[in-house]
Amino acid sequence: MKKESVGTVETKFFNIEEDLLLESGKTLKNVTISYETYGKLNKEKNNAILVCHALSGDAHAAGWHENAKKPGWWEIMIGPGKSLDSEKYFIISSNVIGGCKGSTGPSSTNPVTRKEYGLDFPVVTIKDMVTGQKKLIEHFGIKQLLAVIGGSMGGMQVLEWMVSYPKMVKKAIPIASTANSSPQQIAFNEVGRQAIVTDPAWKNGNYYIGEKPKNGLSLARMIAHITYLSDESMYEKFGRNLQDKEEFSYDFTLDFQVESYLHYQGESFVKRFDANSYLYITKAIDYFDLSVNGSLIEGLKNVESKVKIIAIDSDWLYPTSQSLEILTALNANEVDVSYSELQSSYGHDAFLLEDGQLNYLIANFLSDTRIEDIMTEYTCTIDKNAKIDQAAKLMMDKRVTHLPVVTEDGTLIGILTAWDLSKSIATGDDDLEKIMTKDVKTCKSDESIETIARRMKKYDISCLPVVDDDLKIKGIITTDQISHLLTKT
Ligand SMILES: CC(=O)SCCNC(=O)CCNC(=O)[C@H](O)C(C)(C)COP(=O)(O)OP(=O)(O)OC[C@H]1O[C@@H](n2cnc3c(N)ncnc32)[C@H](O)[C@@H]1OP(=O)(O)O
Ligand SMILES: N[C@@H](CCO)C(=O)O
Repeated sequence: MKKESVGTVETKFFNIEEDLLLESGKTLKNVTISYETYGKLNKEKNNAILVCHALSGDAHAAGWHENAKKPGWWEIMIGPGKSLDSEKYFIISSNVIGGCKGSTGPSSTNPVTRKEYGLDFPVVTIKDMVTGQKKLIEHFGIKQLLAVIGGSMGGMQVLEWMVSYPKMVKKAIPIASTANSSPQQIAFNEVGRQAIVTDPAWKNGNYYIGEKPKNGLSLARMIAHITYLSDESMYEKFGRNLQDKEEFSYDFTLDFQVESYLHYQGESFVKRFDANSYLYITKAIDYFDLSVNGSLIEGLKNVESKVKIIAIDSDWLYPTSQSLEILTALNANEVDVSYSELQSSYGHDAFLLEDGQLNYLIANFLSDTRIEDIMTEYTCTIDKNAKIDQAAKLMMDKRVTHLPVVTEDGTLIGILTAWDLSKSIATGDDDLEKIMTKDVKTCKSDESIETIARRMKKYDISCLPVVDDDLKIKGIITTDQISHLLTKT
């Protein structure tokens, strides 16, 4: 299918009426959340997907703003024919509280002083960001999100959603993230914050009139940007090549391409980001820790979502080990979880670049149909004491070729097929319990189509009763239903 863009989009604004109680115990008044949506919310309101952005992201995840030179930061993932298909889903992307791209943050106007908050803005956490997002989701009247997805700090928001609002998240996709920031991650963020607060132009956060701490913010970005790349990708991009010169200048101007690149990234970052927001957002990242009494198993015990964890093999900022720790804890809680690793040389920022692998993984996870989605719920069964002619009549009336055989309390004990009926006529045997198949192959409603198709092929059967843990019939699935699904998609 052709992959397209959602086209021209505009950022909208949602004002939270009530005061927001923050994790710190402080409250935030007049909170605004900037957001964008792509696609249409269906009438059941069950096709909504929330996209959560990383450190320097914003609500503009896809499409084009008027006269923009670049599309939204996740244009590779969102749009018709892409995994976050705006023709199937209603995709919502918002700017986090504490940010500087339309949602309330330190550069917003403090309603009390009518000046920018600066450091009067209360420290916010990932949980506070998610609390604000929940108000936006409720504003749309959405009771359960089909999925919540995000990379890096966005992945932290996904995990926070899973823990804080387990019934509101059907599927969760944390990418290149962690359940708690490591000392190394905190260390890098502190160096970045020190670059800002030691910039004389920072003026304790009161710089909104006059010169801004652009040198400090640029340096913070340069340091952080190195962690978003990999040694391999930097060799590929720059090697030891010089920038616009044939030999070393033997001074402290820029010699190497990599130096020039980092300065460029720092300078372009300053044009789009606020230094105080950088302090608040990196602080929220550092504070993030879902473990309870040091146990992540305990911290993730209420998760009800179906989870796809994605990590990046070359990511040394959020190494695969942190994703595997989440996988282990979710498995220990018997959560329906799977794990995939992007093979990429890009490093951490691969979640912004590896469109082929990401679209494949996410499209399959979102469209992954379960038995409960296609099984026939009403199933006619036959009592084990019934006569053969009753079974034959029921099959004719209901136009079925398989009859689960049950006891008085509805427990499955066998299955009677049209073939069994032919055998009973040939042998003259009319005892149902004798001619039925006793070793019944069954399945559960939350199993995947692929698993069931393999089971049916293995045993060469065309129908499986769907049962619960007590062998009570929940429905029935046939090869016809599966082949119809495959031809339909
Ligand atoms: C998910 C989130 O919330 S993140 C949200 C948004 N965040 C960002 O966009 C992060 C900032 N951007 C980036 O990290 C990167 O641009 C990515 C990951 C988005 C894209 O990576 P790439 O396509 O590989 O771009 P790359 O990192 O190489 O940067 C290319 C830029 O560097 C410039 N550049 C490359 N080499 C040099 C050099 N030697 N000297 C100066 N500039 C250079 C290019 O001209 C290009 O400029 P442009 O961005 O104005 O077009
Ligand atoms: N480079 C991205 C990801 C950081 O985790 C950003 O700036 O937000």
